[in-house]
Order: sequence, then C-alpha cells, then structure tokens
Amino acid sequence: MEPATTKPPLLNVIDGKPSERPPVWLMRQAGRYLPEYRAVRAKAGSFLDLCYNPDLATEVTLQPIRRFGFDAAILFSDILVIPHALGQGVTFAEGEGPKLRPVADSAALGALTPALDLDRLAPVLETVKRVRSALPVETALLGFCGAPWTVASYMIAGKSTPDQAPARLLAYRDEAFFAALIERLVDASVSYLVAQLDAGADAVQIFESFAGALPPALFDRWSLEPISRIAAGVRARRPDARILVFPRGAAQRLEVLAQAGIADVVGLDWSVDPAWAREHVQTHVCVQGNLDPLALVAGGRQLDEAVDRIIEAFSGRPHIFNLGHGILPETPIAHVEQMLRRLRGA
Ligand SMILES: Cc1c2[nH]c(c1CCC(=O)O)Cc1[nH]c(c(CCC(=O)O)c1C)Cc1[nH]c(c(CCC(=O)O)c1C)Cc1[nH]c(c(C)c1CCC(=O)O)C2
Repeated sequence: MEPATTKPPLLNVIDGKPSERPPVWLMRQAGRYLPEYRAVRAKAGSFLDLCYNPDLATEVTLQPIRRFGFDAAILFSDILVIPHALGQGVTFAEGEGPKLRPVADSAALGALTPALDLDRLAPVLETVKRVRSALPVETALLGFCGAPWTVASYMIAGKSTPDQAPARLLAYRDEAFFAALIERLVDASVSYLVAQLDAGADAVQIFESFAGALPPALFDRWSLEPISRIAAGVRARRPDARILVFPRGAAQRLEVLAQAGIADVVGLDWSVDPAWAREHVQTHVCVQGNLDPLALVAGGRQLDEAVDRIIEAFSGRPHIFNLGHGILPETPIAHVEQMLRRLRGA
C-alpha cells in the first residue's frame, strides 16, 4: 500500500475519508483570467492548436497549480475534441465561441468515423502523461469529456444556442437519429476516458453543461442514461475509476443521480441550495461546488460570506470546494487568493 502522505487529498475525499478542510480546484481554472495563459494563447495560433500542442497544453494546465496550489489540475483541452476526432469540422472563432459543420441527420452522421480513432487524440493523451509526471504527488490530475447530450447539442446546431432548442427539437422529431448520435458519443467517451486514465489521469469528470435545458423525462433518457452507460463502460474496463459528474441545471434530478451509484462525485451548480444538497445529495455521495462565479468576481465581504455558507453546509462529510460553473475571464486574481485564504484559514 502506498503511504497516506503521497495520495492526493482530493482522492482521499472522493474515497470517503474525512478531511479537515475541503480540497479545492476551479472549473476552467486554466484560462483567460490568467495573464500567463493569455501570453501562451497569443503564440499558440488557434484555440484547437493549443489543445493539440502537448508542450503548450502542459504548460497552461500547470499554470494555475503553480500560482495557487490547487488540489487538482484539470487537463487543458475541450469537450469538442471528440466531434473533431470523429471527423466533424470544428473551429473556434475569436470571441464567438465554437463553430461546427452541423450533423443533424443520418446522412451527416454516416459521414463521420464509426468509432473514435484514439490516434487523432494522441497529442491530448501525451499532455495527460506529461502533466502527471510534472505535477506534485499531492495534486490530483483530472481528465474529462462532455456528456453526450451537451456535445450532441453543439454537433446538431453547430454553435452555442439558447436552451439548445435545435437539438431538443430533434430529440422529439427524429428519435432514431438522435439515439444513434448519442450512442456514438457514449462509445467514443468510454474509450477516450479509459485512455485518459491509462495516460495518468487520477479521475475523470463528465461535463453535462446543459442538463438544465431538458424536461425531467428527457433528462432521464438523454442525459442520465447515457452518462450511466459511460460510467458502466469505463468501470467495466477500469473497475477502480473515479468518476465526477457535473449536470448543470439538473435541479431535483441531482438526487436521482446521487442515488443511482453512477458518480463518485456530483457537481452542484450555484443555483443549488447547499442545505438541500447536504440532505438529498451528500448523504449518498461526495459533492463538489458550488460558489457563484460572480461572487468570485465581486470579492469583498460578499465573497467571504458565500465561501463560509458553503463550508458550513457541507462540513463533516465529503466535499470538494469549487465554483458552480467555470471561472469568468474578468475574475480578479486577488479574489481567487482571497477565497483560498478563507478556505485555508490563513
Ligand atoms: C460547454 C463546454 C465547452 N468546453 C467545455 C465545456 C463544459 C464546461 C462548461 O460548461 O463550461 C469544457 C472545457 N473547456 C476548457 C476546459 C479546460 C480545463 C479547465 O481549465 O477547466 C474545459 C474542461 C478550455 C476552454 N475552452 C474554451 C476556452 C476559451 C478559448 C480561448 O482561450 O480563446 C477555454 C480556456 C472555448 C470554449 N469551449 C466551449 C465553449 C462554449 C467555448 C467558448 C466560450 C469562451 O470563449 O469562453 C465548449
């Protein structure tokens, strides 16, 4: 058995061990709020070039760890590398977000590769390997993918859309196509997550950023069920895999997810009441979250109070401190430092 001191505290908490202070990391912690990220980004070419450059992607993954000493690093990549690796055209236009060549019918789906070719993601897996060997032993490395519904919503519309209306409409109108697309993404996600674990990721997070757009029945069918198949597929091949699931906007369905034994950690967005989550989610599973990213932008007494409320609500049971969604580019670095002092009692 490895000595307790070399196991990252974040993994101990996932495994249910009590901890005096919650481990902490932030979603989107490598990003535009950091001047050192902007400097690398400026010399990388396109955003996807950065994702596929192991030297630069390793560097930006490590930047927030060096600066803040977070308890986890998250691989620098994007959820849209899966559609890209399946053969769909993907670009990131400056200031406009992702643009994809829409895949909205069986013919377009048929033109994609039938199974994920991991060779196309070799640079990302190389980054995982390099980051793990560069990280301090006490820092966990998280891999990730997008959940099928969230990724499908981009594949179908070709861009970010309000309430994911084009994808949601298609889920009603053309179930056969929609099921086939989700199936393709489940299989691709299993092999991608297993490859990340094999390359050195200590745990993997599944981002369901658009859970909140789905009515409960559709959530169960197109979010919960595919995520549960991914988790089962990963565990069939790597039984000790640790899996975090972040279903933003899932509201009361969080309880169903927590009870289902799919996730080792359930992520809570900022709209979730910590007192409710303590009773309905944290009784079943480790929770992660749920500071409002705008409280971190605001800083001051409001930030301290927001941090305290979360700590108080979740203390004594497994909890990973995080935001309720990604950190915003306008976040002052001084406020991240303030948050960490509050958490660490310094
Ligand atoms: C929906 C989604 C995407 N990507 C991701 C999600 C799920 C999480 C969420 O809901 O935020 C996940 C993601 N994207 C990125 C990471 C890296 C790891 C991390 O630091 O968390 C992760 C985990 C880097 C990124 N992914 C992107 C950036 C900004 C691009 C840049 O630096 O120019 C970063 C740092 C681009 C991206 N990628 C995506 C969008 C909509 C955009 C454009 C929005 C924007 O410009 O902020 C798709």
